[in-house]
Amino acid sequence: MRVEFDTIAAISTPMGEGAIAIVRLSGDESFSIADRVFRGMGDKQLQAVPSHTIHYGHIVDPATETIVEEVMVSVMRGPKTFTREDVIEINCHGGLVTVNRVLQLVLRQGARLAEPGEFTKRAFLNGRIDLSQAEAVMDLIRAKTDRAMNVAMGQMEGKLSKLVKLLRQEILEILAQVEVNIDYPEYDDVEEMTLKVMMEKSTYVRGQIEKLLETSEQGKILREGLSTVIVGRPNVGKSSLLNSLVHENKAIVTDVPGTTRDVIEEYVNVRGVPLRLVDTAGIRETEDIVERIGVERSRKVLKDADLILLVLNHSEPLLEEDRRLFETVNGMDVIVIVNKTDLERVIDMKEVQELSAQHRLVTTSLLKEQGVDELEEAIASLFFEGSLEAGDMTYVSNSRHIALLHLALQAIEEAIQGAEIGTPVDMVQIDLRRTWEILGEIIGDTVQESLIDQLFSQFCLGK
Ligand SMILES: Nc1nc2c(c(=O)[nH]1)N(C=O)[C@@H](CNc1ccc(C(=O)N[C@@H](CCC(=O)O)C(=O)O)cc1)CN2
Ligand SMILES: Nc1nc2c(ncn2[C@@H]2O[C@H](COP(=O)(O)OP(=O)(O)OP(=O)(O)O)[C@@H](O)[C@H]2O)c(=O)[nH]1
Ligand SMILES: [Mg+2]
Repeated sequence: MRVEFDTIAAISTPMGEGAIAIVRLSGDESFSIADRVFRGMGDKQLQAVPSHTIHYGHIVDPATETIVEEVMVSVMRGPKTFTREDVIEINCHGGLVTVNRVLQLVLRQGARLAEPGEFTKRAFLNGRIDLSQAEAVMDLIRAKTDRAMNVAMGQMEGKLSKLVKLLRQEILEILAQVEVNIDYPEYDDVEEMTLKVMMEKSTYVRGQIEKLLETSEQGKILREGLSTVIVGRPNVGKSSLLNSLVHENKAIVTDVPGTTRDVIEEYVNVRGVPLRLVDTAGIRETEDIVERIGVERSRKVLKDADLILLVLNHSEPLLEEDRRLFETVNGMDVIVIVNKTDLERVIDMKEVQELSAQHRLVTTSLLKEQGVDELEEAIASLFFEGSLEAGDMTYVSNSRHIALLHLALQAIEEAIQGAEIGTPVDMVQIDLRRTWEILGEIIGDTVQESLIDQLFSQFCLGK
């Protein structure tokens, strides 16, 4: 089924970037609107060309017939399109001014400016994708690394939806069994049978939801990047470390202590783990911060981090500053890096090992590019224990999905507890139905319209 909508238009490519910019139209009037502003070879009418073809020509202002832009126009007839509606894509030469003029022209011919996410919303409302797939489109745009992208892609292809549908099916089967029980209350073994089915299937559903939730921590990390802060005294090699992990020279490295003055932030992909890597100048000067800003502030910056890379200098003794850093990061996920192993050892490795009892410890010579592999390995294993390599799992990375899964878990647990203590099955049925409804919200089956509007408005314009 396809819902009737007006025709929308938007610039679907980044503003002011790129060599080609696309003005996209979707809706029943797309073709006729396009025909009013498009002048192709001969008298070519876009309404008459075969679907899924592209055509060279010009966009003109129909009032004056002046040429605005030289274009290629893709013509895609619904329902075999992204939105399931008739879609026109006008490929322009980029450049803000002309693209905007093309957009203004189609708006003047009757198209309405699309809201953020409205194309994808239509794909959803017209039944081409479900809600979690639509959200995955949004994640995909934001995906920072290949692996985050794979997770988003997996979701887009409906991995999560498939699993959620399966779980809902299981619940429906329990509910059906309950109905049998209600219809034939006089048979004792039906009651017994119902309880058995109920316990078995509910326990299975609970297990699956728990498993999904276990992946959510990784999912979030994949989406947002692991907030990673590099700390260490001046000149130990913090910026060198950032550069090694990024595999290019982003931060300035010199032998002058205090080189890094601004916070440098980089997204890097370490064996599939996306890091939002922060090379700070502020945290470095622990003593100064204690004096100037106070311990609290420096603690806060560190506390927000998911991972700390604490760098020490192999060729210098451990100083009070180093020890204080260990105290500050106590209880966090820390990898201790003893750098400059190419220089003669001065540092007391025994004390380092004692201080690092709770942490992973690697030695590097960033100058000689030694130890970086071990470090990357340590980062990856710390967060995935190699499990992401399995590849086939469904990761939940969307906070709305996570919240709903928590609610579903609660509901199914109540059902199981009820069954365990001998609550009448028609009472347990209520919790089961609730679980079914909550799971339905994930794929947009039982979701309210206001929520849908809010979700799609988070998209960028033109998507
Ligand atoms: N130029 C352009 N590139 C784009 C998009 C777009 O809208 N325009 N997309 C937008 O995000 C993405 C592609 N997503 C799409 C997904 C489905 C269909 C589509 O037509 N689906 C039909 C099957 C088509 C066929 O069988 O040939 C369908 O599901 O019925 C099109 C684009 C990324 N690249
Ligand atoms: N010998 C040796 N020198 C290194 C090594 N790693 C970094 N260096 C040098 O140490 C100096 C300081 O490196 P940076 O990466 O700028 O250190 P930093 O911790 O960012 O310094 P600040 O930003 O000043 O706090 C530079 O001259 C680097 O080339 C190493 O493994 N061995
Ligand atoms: Mg630096």
